[in-house]
Amino acid sequence: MPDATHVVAIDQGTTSTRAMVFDRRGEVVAADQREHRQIFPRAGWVEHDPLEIWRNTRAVLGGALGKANLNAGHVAAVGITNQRETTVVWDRSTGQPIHNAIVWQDTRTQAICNELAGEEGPQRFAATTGLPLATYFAGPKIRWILDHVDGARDRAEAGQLLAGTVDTWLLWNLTGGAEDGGIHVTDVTNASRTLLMDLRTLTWDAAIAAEVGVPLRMLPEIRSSSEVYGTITPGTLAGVPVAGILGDQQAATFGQACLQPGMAKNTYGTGNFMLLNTGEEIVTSRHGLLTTVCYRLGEAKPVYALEGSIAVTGSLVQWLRDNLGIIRDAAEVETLAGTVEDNGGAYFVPAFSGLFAPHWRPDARGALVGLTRYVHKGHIARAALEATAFQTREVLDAMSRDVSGAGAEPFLTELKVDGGMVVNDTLMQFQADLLGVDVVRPKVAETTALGAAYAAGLAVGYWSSPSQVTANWGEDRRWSPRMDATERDRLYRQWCKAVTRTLDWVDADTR
Ligand SMILES: Nc1ncnc2c1ncn2[C@@H]1O[C@H](COP(=O)(O)OP(=O)(O)O)[C@@H](O)[C@H]1O
Ligand SMILES: O=P(O)(O)OC[C@H](O)CO
Repeated sequence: MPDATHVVAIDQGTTSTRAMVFDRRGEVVAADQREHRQIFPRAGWVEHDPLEIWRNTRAVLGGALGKANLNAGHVAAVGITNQRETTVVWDRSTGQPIHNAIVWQDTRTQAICNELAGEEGPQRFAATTGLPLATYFAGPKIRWILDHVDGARDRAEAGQLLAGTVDTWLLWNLTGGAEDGGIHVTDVTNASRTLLMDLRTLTWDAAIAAEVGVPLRMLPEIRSSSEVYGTITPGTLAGVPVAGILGDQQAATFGQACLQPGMAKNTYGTGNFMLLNTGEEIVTSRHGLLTTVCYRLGEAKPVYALEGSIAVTGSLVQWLRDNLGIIRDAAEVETLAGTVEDNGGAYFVPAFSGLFAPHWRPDARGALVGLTRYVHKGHIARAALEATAFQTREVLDAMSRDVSGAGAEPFLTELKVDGGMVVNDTLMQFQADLLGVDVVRPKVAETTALGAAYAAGLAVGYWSSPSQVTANWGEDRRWSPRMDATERDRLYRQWCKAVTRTLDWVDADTR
């Protein structure tokens, strides 16, 4: 496309869908965003409506293009980035999902995971997939849908049903869906979150898929993160190639220009996700981190990452707003936390989906501990913000031990951050204090969408080399540690004690 001046990214996140238009310098020209419903049918269950997500995707694409005053002819390529693990199963001939999407935070597959773990334990498939058997991942979610929707398993085995993560669902619809031969493809980063992919061969592992109970024929083809997958058929962007797909945390890693081994970023959204680029090496964690594919550009060798995934960070702020009503919007948590000097002795461990990295304890549930009559809502707001920083410290400690050995100091001299929570100055300062390293926010905070835009733009020659990603990265703000080491250690020690209070909560008959 000779006149193509821009690249568009679709960022389909846990709480909202965004479309962003980028120029060659990697700057945002226009954006549009829509939230979708969070559906909580029971304690521990979280669903999204895949059709609502598809409608919102079309709407924000039209919205962003309109705001930028561009049309399809101006767009060199579209990249997709998405909330990972969230699973959709749909009928290939009607395009209708047979169940709501089961979201990554959902814990309903615990019994399936326990059964699969058997006597070997949750690490049973870890050597192949890089992942522990946990409710977080997509494979057992597909199995649950096939077990619970009437006739689904037979239809899946007969080739009538398709499965995929959200990237796959959107790509299939963008490229024609049921009516026009939608393309059924995923990328290596999303596939590496299913518990079904072999990290070395980058193919589905037939034996594991059979054990988990997922027919191979319903799974998408696994491709690289940066190549032309197909062309958009309906709507505003008809004719434009979709040329990049990355799970959102991998996209943020790419957008933050963490392109060399040893570089890491931490994203603060619904949950928190720290990824460390380990290059071509598949590093196995001994301290509760995941091994995942970071990206693969076309035919190049895949790049891997170690990941510390935290289920609940920004969603705790939403919970204060929606479930307790002590703030009216997310930004107000900072104002409320600012009414107190410190946490007043209160620690909030938001184990709403059990605890993810580095604990992987599905039996944990949330706890607010250290309460006295002194504690008021200001302290609770403060404790909620601190919870994000404490959980990040746990993950960075695990990463430091994996990289440098036991008792290691943080292996990073600074941490690149992004995501919806990094506008919160109180949190960022406390984070730097608690880690003892600088925390750095880039000029383009929309690193997730940017990473997907780069993957797509590189595939079609809009950008010529990943070095342009590095050249475009610029620092916006830096927070340096101010707290003395004794206070840092005291706070963290109390936090670790608070975590122990959440464990062993769920029994077989807990509702
Ligand atoms: N000023 C703020 N302080 C703390 N948390 C915030 C603030 N603004 C937004 N958030 C939190 O950030 C999250 C949204 O971040 P975002 O990166 O858009 O999430 P996602 O990609 O997971 O949908 C929400 O959970 C919200 O509660
Ligand atoms: O949608 P986000 O930004 O909360 O990211 C969710 C993660 O991809 C879940 O693994």
